[in-house]
Amino acid sequence: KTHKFWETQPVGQFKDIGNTSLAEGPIEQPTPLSEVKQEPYNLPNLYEWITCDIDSEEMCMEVYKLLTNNYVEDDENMFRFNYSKEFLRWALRPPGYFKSWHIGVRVKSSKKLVAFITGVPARIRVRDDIVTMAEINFLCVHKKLRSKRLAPVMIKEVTRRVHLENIWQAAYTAGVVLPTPISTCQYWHRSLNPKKLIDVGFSRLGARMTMSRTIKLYKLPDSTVTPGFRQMELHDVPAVTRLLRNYLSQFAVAVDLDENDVEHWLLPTENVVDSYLVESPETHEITDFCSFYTLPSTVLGNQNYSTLKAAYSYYNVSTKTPLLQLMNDALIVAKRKDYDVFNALDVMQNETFLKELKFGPGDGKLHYYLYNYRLRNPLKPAELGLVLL
Ligand SMILES: CCCCCCCCCCCCCC(=O)CSCCNC(=O)CCNC(=O)[C@H](O)C(C)(C)COP(=O)(O)OP(=O)(O)OC[C@H]1O[C@@H](n2cnc3c(N)ncnc32)[C@H](O)[C@@H]1OP(=O)(O)O
Ligand SMILES: CCOC(=O)c1cnc2ccc(OC)cc2c1SCCC#N
Repeated sequence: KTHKFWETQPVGQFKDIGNTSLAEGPIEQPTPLSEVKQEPYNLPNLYEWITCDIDSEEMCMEVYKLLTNNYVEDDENMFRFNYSKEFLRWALRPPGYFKSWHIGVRVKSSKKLVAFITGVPARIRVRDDIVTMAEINFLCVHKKLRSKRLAPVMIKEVTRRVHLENIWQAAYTAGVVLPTPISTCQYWHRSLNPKKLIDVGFSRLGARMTMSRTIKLYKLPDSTVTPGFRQMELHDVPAVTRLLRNYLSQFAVAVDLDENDVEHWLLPTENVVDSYLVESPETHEITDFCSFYTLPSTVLGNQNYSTLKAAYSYYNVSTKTPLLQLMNDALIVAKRKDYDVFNALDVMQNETFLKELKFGPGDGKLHYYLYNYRLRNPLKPAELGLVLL
């Protein structure tokens, strides 16, 4: 497969795989800001750039509708991600964010939003190197404008705007294989509402299994089992930050979170992110942490259901409570909050609990990428301490 666009980009190239003479680290050096292209890239004549003010209810609604109808679907077109407006505001406005990195393309005549791409700043540690990067996400071209090479222009434009802020690296994930993944992870799914997952066609009744036997197999207790298990609150931010920074230091690539980041990304936000911790009843020390984010999906082509309520494992730390027990409490909470499925990647230490907690492997892969940063060898998923939304 040729990659006419990606072969022009400072990313690991397939032809370089195994070439251990190439140093790890930035591929290209920063250019002086005066040499960064000052004006936006050219779009085809009918279209114009728009910087999307996600604070504006109207603009946020337009972005929400574009993504709801044109964003990622699974290979069998069973589901399409349905990020909520409050989720988009959370995902796109972390500490230090740039409105200029929320980039839309609209039709000049109708003003219709037809494409979108975003970046948010994040400090990411790669081995011993802490690098401020752009996390790129929500790349979307309207279904009617596909295969017109619009994506490369969107990517060059977000790159240009990131360069203008003197940032030269990026991180992104995709279900498609591009030059060149730094790691390839697997999704795992824990059924919470097996009847619904069978009805929408995601799961099938096991051989020699009745529906009632299947419901019983996935049944969970009504209440959590860990003493001191409670929702995270604002005053927990310093302790959770310490816990997370220490835990994430073991991974080759990981997000570098300070207290401001923790407050934004991990303080519970209704219908967006849930986080729980274990406060020792004796010492009041915060010993463990677990979190998941809420990303519903539209169910495509099913008479009985239109939406799937999915929880996605986010960052989890166990220092006293066994991770297995901590995550089982997360499942119990998710079930109680009426989620249909709890999803997790095999990153960090997740593979230590997946099978035992009755997660099943998905058929989708998630490839992790760095832009303008070479790793000599791909990482195992267990070496990754980074979850992108
Ligand atoms: C220093 C800062 C740097 C910042 C930037 C860093 C890099 C950030 C990179 C972005 C990270 C995004 C992360 C993210 O958002 C999470 S991955 C989700 C991406 N979005 C979707 O899948 C939504 C549904 N699909 C679409 O909207 C379109 O199919 C898209 C827009 C995906 C492609 O539109 P299209 O109409 O189908 O295709 P053309 O316009 O004709 O263009 C074809 C070219 O695009 C390459 N392509 C296809 N899918 C890609 C993908 N997911 N990443 C990167 N490249 C992708 C493809 O390989 C080909 O290049 P090649 O010929 O070289 O192979
Ligand atoms: C029931 C298990 O599958 C999903 O939860 C799900 C939901 N919506 C999607 C929308 C687009 C999509 O495109 C890859 C996949 C899904 C998936 S499976 C991969 C995500 C996870 N875990």
